[in-house]
Amino acid sequence: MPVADALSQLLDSVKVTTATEQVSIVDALGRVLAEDVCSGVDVPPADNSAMDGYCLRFEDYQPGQSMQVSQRIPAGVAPQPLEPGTLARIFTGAEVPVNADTVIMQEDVAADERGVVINEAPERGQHIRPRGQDIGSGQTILAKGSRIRPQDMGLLASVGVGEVRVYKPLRVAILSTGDELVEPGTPLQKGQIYNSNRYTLIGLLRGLGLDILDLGVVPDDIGATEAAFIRAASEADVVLSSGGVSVGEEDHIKAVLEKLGSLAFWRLAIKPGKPFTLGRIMDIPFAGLPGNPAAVFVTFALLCRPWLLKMQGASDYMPTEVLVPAGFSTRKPGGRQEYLRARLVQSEQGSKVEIYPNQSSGVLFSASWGNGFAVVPPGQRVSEGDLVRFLPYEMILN
Ligand SMILES: Nc1nc2c(c(=O)[nH]1)N[C@H]1C(S)=C(S)[C@@H](COP(=O)(O)OP(=O)(O)OC[C@H]3O[C@@H](n4cnc5c(N)ncnc54)[C@H](O)[C@@H]3O)O[C@H]1N2
Ligand code: MOO
Repeated sequence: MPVADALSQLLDSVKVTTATEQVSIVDALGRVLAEDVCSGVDVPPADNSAMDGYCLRFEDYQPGQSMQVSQRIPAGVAPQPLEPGTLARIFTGAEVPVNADTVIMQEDVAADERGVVINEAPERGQHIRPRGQDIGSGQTILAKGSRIRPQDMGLLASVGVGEVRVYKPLRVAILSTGDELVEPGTPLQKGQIYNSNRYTLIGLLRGLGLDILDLGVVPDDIGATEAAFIRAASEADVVLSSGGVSVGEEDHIKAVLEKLGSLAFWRLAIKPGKPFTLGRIMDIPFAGLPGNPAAVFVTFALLCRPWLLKMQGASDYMPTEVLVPAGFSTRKPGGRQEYLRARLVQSEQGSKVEIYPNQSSGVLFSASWGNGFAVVPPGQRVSEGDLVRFLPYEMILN
């Protein structure tokens, strides 16, 4: 199955979460809005000065004529209406008084014995930030489904909103299958390797702001897999596993899935990650990621991330690629869409994409070395200088 078809099937299968909660904007980073947020105020709430200087009514300006300063308006003070024919001393952010419509920078005036002389002819309305120029009252500032970013936290605060309604984070169960796995911090016995997928998945899920139910390592045993699946599906909203989805006798995921739920698809034209498996355990959505560490990283980023974000209520979950000249060539076209671990580098001649020399799906270092994926569609070859699709990690790690 082509990657695009798998992705549509994954996304079509999604039932968006409904549970919501009210959180302070301080805790809203990365959360998905469960309703539109409208502003109840104008920002700024009144015309204010963009400069430190003097304000006046434009008609009162006479070249070379000295004007009296009738009031002083610092930011935070409610001004009096401006006396006709006079200036008011005003500071950046201070409210422009009634009758004034123009601000002069203090650099453009000189003091004399009677007051202040304007040396530069002003334009009507200059250096005034009009009421509502940023946001108007009633305007939707953030739509339902937005994932809140730092600037959105500031934007919410700017209209006086201190709390927002967001979806409760999905609880995602993760399990690592494999008798060979041991945890970092313990010495390795013969035949063992360290469990890395567990930590890659924890990091990826945290990046998306999801809750994790970490069920640790499940031995390559059908009974143990079944028990772990039952617990995962009873306690979580989604279940992810790594390993055990290939064709060996020790790969039990598919059999248990078919017993406890259903298999939607298995085997995609993606490299790495061919045996990626989608299904349901007791009606809970399940994705079985292949055991190879680079395949976990790629299939999570490309398939699980949009799937989980859509489930979480987010409206923008598809990453954007860029086209960049290749600084590498590939030998023969493949039958699967390939996600080469790559990095975008800047040189005198412009930017280009390099790839890590060993693209084996067991080489996790390739993912840490780089800063994105170079995407090569099935049946295509890349020659140095060709434009290739590049997917920066920034697009997929949160
Ligand atoms: N005869 C065939 N063999 C394989 C095929 C195939 O089509 N025919 N596909 C290969 C591909 S492609 C992949 S990908 C792997 C996927 O296999 P599994 O998902 O069943 O994964 P495992 O066999 O359990 O493990 C694969 C590999 O990854 C290591 N691993 C597993 N879990 C972890 C972990 N948590 N941390 C670190 N490393 C892990 C494991 O030791 C194996 O080396 O199947 C190919 N075989
Ligand atoms: O497709 Mo597998 O994921 O080569 O390693």
